[in-house]
Amino acid sequence: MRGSGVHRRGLRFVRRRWRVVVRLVLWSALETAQAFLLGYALARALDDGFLAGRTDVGLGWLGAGAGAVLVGAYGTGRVYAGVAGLVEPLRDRLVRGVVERGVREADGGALSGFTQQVEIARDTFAGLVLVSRSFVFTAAGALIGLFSLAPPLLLVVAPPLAAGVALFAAALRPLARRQERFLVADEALAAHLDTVCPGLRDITAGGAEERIATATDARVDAEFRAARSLARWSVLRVASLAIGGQFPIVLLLATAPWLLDHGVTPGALVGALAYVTQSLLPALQNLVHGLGASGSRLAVVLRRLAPPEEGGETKAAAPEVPGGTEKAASEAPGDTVKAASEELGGTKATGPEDRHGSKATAPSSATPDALTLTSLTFAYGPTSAPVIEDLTVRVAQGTHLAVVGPSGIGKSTLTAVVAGLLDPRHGTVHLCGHPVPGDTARAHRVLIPQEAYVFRGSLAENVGDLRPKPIPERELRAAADAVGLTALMERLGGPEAEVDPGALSAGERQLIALTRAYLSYAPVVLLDEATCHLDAEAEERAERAFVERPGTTLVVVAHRVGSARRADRVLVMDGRRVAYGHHDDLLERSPLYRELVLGTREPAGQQPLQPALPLRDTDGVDSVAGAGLAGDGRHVVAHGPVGQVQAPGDLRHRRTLGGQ
Ligand SMILES: Nc1ncnc2c1ncn2[C@@H]1O[C@H](COP(=O)(O)OP(=O)(O)OP(=O)(O)O)[C@@H](O)[C@H]1O
Repeated sequence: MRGSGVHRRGLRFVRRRWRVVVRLVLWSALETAQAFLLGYALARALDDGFLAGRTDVGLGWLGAGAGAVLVGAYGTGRVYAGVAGLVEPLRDRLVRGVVERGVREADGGALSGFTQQVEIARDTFAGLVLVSRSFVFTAAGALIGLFSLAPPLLLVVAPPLAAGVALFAAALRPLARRQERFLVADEALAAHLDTVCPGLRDITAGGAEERIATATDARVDAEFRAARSLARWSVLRVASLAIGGQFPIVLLLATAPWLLDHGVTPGALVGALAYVTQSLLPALQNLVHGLGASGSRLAVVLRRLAPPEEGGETKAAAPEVPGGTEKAASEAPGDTVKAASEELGGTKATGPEDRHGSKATAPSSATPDALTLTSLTFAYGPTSAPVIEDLTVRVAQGTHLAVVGPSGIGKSTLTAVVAGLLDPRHGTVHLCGHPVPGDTARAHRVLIPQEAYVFRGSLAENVGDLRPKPIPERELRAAADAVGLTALMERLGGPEAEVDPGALSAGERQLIALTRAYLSYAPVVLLDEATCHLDAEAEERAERAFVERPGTTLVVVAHRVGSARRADRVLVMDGRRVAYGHHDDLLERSPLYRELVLGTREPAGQQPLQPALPLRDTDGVDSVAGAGLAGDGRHVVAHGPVGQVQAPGDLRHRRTLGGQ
């Protein structure tokens, strides 16, 4: 449908310029004369001149052939001028359309991209006009020449030539479709890599490697399949060239005795070979390569540039991405930037501007929980042991939750699953009642990883990165005050100061990322050791800012004991077991938590602890965290106190690894 729209417009365009077309035809006729004389003069030079012992006549015919080349070259020069008369109006027309569209959509980036495509369209169109015109007129000259030399020559050359051209014509459409698919897949991959490559560090920091790798794989696969399919069909192009251009040479040589017996002179035979090798073969070669590659490129570009016609679309076909799920579709080229930016640390939610103005009301039964994990099991590979197994938990809105546990136990994994960056093997995750993964859930959370994402640009741009519009200065300064960014902001020269990420300390970068999260509209804030480079006081201030931020549920992968002590609830991850409750409550009933906080683990008789990262207390004294199996193999059932968050049994860990 879209293709026929472009064709219709193309025909209209050419019809309106019929005078230019007639001029082109007239100048191209000189090329026909040149093609005709090339073989004819050679044949006459041999038959009437050199073979008849009349060298002067032979030289005379050769001179005539050379003269024809000069005349033909002049004609070709005029043809180029004529082609400009056809191509430049096309370019002007496309540029007009593109500028109107750019102004209408106020999109400078799109405008420069489209202008570049206009230049491609113009060059490709010029090339197409030249090669297809050249083939028609050269073939006409050569065929007339063959007929005038001796009609049997036409019998030998014309059928394979016609068969080759017919094969090419039949393959043209499928070939163009495959070429187009390949181009689109190639561009999709390039656009994807263009977004992903500059953000590799942040992808790693955000724990999104697997997701990005899967998306990249899909695009590489799509391009590979498109290239393979194109290569298969390209064989037909080569075959048409062999049949139409090279086979006639073999036929002329093989049938030479028969031709000579049927009145064809040696000169005519040489002339026929000259027609085929010097005119027909090169013209066919140009046509096959020119139309095959440039034709489909032109079709793609014109389709993108053309304004919609009768509600028709103007976008090129989307590349095939394996496993065409909804998710894959949302990761199509146009979505790449958005998806990547969200994976790198947050969400551009589009909530009401005055979101911070309304204090959250106490949760009621009608208010969905901020976070609900139901029988959640996650493993990194299909055969790997689960990192999280059968975890069920509900966290009410407005809760400050600290997640603690030894290094490598799965805290970051849990936040990544909650953020929708990793897909669970079993079970479900809901954020504010919305299923994860999903666009709505994504709009409800912001995840700040340990390695803060800061880019070159103004401080205001950096902290406002998750907001759809620039942030009023008063609001920005208030956020900076709350999180503890003010001193850095003043030192840098205010909100409009340029930020050089390399010149900032890791802690300073974290302050910027934290302020960005604070200013986002996301009600659920996930801090995965996002304050680890701050001192205890700065960490406390930043956490307090989120706790006091209206309507916020804060989930902190705790780096220090103080962080857990301040939280409403603590989730202790301990491999096969989890514990959940208040700090004081857990000190009594969770040996691991006691060890994490106090450095002692009771009762005796447990298996040796595995080494783990220190969990520092607020006073800077390190206590060693460890993970081990309880000697009795019991699993912990959390008894969260009633209130905002939990009732007994809200958090359950029903099965244990290894069936204990
Ligand atoms: N991309 C991955 N592929 C395979 N295994 C992974 C991957 N990322 C993490 N793991 C493994 O999953 C387990 C949990 O890792 P995770 O990073 O979630 O732990 P953590 O508790 O956050 O650790 P830390 O406190 O050191 O950051 C570890 O055994 C880790 O080796």
